[in-house]
Amino acid sequence: MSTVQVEGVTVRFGEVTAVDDVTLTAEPGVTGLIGPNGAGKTTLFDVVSGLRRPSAGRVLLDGADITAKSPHQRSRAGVARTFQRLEVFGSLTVRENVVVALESRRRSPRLAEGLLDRVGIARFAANQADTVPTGAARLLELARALATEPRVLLLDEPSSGLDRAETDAFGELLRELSAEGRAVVLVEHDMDLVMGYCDIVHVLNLGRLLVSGPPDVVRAHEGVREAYLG
Ligand SMILES: Nc1ncnc2c1ncn2[C@@H]1O[C@H](COP(=O)(O)OP(=O)(O)OP(=O)(O)O)[C@@H](O)[C@H]1O
Repeated sequence: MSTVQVEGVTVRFGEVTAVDDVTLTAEPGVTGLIGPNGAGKTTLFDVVSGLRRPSAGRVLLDGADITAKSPHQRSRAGVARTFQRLEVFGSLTVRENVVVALESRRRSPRLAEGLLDRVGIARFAANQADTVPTGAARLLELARALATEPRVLLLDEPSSGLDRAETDAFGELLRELSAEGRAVVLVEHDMDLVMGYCDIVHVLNLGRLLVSGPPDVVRAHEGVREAYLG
């Protein structure tokens, strides 16, 4: 069972405060991180995955301070991430992409089929990765992340490119993955996915945490509507 805590994190880019004194926790389960464009969601993911040092504050994994750890060390500790912009190896097949991730952890290439099956893209296994539909490429990123046996999964807009039925299947998969004790954190614009499948939702606006709570509490929050409607 894994927990990520962000404590008093601030990130400044010159005059811009992208993340402003944010404290939140992602426990085993599905956690949504939402907010209008520019709210600071991706920057916060960068801080948790180690791509960006915060100007202030700390990140804890199961109570241990990992703020000074590199992205590589965090990945070894069980923090996996997918990106808004796809990062698969386009010239390799879908299966080979997963094999590379497995081999980076000295795991058997034979595990690739099971992972592709789990995320629902086994039929694309032999296809070159840059020829598959965007939705399948996103699921491939998830399979690659799962190949590293993560305890924490940070997913940046994973549902874009998926149709409604695929998005629902994806939501069910997120539930399964979290039921195995993982903290799954989702930056997502698809409100049906967020409200339908997250246990807890954190709303950021202009770098600040506006509200945290179960989907029905967040949906009813006056400030959330204002932030979204401008
Ligand atoms: N490398 C950077 N240099 C300067 N400003 C940045 C940088 N990265 C992000 N910002 C600024 O920080 C703020 C937060 O950006 P961020 O990308 O984290 O928001 P977001 O919530 O992920 O938005 P979106 O939903 O559009 O992806 C924005 O004002 C953005 O312009």
